[in-house]
Amino acid sequence: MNEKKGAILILSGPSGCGKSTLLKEVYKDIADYYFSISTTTRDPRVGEKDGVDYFFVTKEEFEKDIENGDFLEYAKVHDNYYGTSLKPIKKALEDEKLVIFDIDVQGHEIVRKKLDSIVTSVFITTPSLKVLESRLNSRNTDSKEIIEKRIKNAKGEVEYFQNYDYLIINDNLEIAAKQLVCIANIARIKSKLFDKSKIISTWLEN
Ligand SMILES: Nc1ncnc2c1ncn2[C@@H]1O[C@H](COP(=O)(O)OP(=O)(O)OP(=O)(O)O)[C@@H](O)[C@H]1O
Ligand SMILES: Nc1nc2c(ncn2[C@@H]2O[C@H](COP(=O)(O)O)[C@@H](O)[C@H]2O)c(=O)[nH]1
Repeated sequence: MNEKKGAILILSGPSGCGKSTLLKEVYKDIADYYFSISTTTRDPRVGEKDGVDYFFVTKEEFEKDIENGDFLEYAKVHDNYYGTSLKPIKKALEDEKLVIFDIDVQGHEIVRKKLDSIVTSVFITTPSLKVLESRLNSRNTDSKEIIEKRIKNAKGEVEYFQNYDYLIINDNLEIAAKQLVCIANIARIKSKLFDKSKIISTWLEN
């Protein structure tokens, strides 16, 4: 993959910390991005759409994709497979997009190793484990057993925050969203992904 084009922004954090909520909040303030839609073997939640939230596949289909070398990265998370298909990411990077990933700590390590020079990463968490628990419960999308598993896994996942470039404590959504927009801008600047002539002409005109 050509490392010179495009930029990557990776968001990770325990289930229920608010990654999807934050992303929905900031899309309007981020230019020219491409959100990486992952493939997963987990069952869709109520309201989730195939090809929008995830590509939902069977375990057999996922394992075939692994064999074919279709993934940039993949991992087993909370007992299901999740992976990022290589092809759309390659295209988005060639188109000089800011490619946004919502992936777990294992995926972050793999992408970091493969594409370090264009990666900016942010770990997102809640102010406490209790808040995480309460968000997972009030989201009302998962069974008691699944929530328990995710809380158990969260305790291990938070240990990885030091491997990330930035940390956002998602307490007040508005403040956390502003922090994420700043980090997205930094990701662009780091990879020189901005339209220099447009920035200068806007500056001159205003
Ligand atoms: N700052 C916040 N204050 C209060 N509630 C929040 C905040 N951010 C997110 N939430 C709520 O917390 C719940 C979990 O958020 P969300 O689904 O975005 O988490 P996630 O990190 O994407 O989880 P997963 O990894 O399981 O997909 C949702 O019900 C959401 O509305
Ligand atoms: N390594 C990867 N992790 C991924 C990918 N897509 C999502 N995820 C992570 O999985 C968990 C659980 O997600 P959920 O939607 O079931 O709640 C979460 O931490 C995501 O960040 C991927 O392609 N690769």
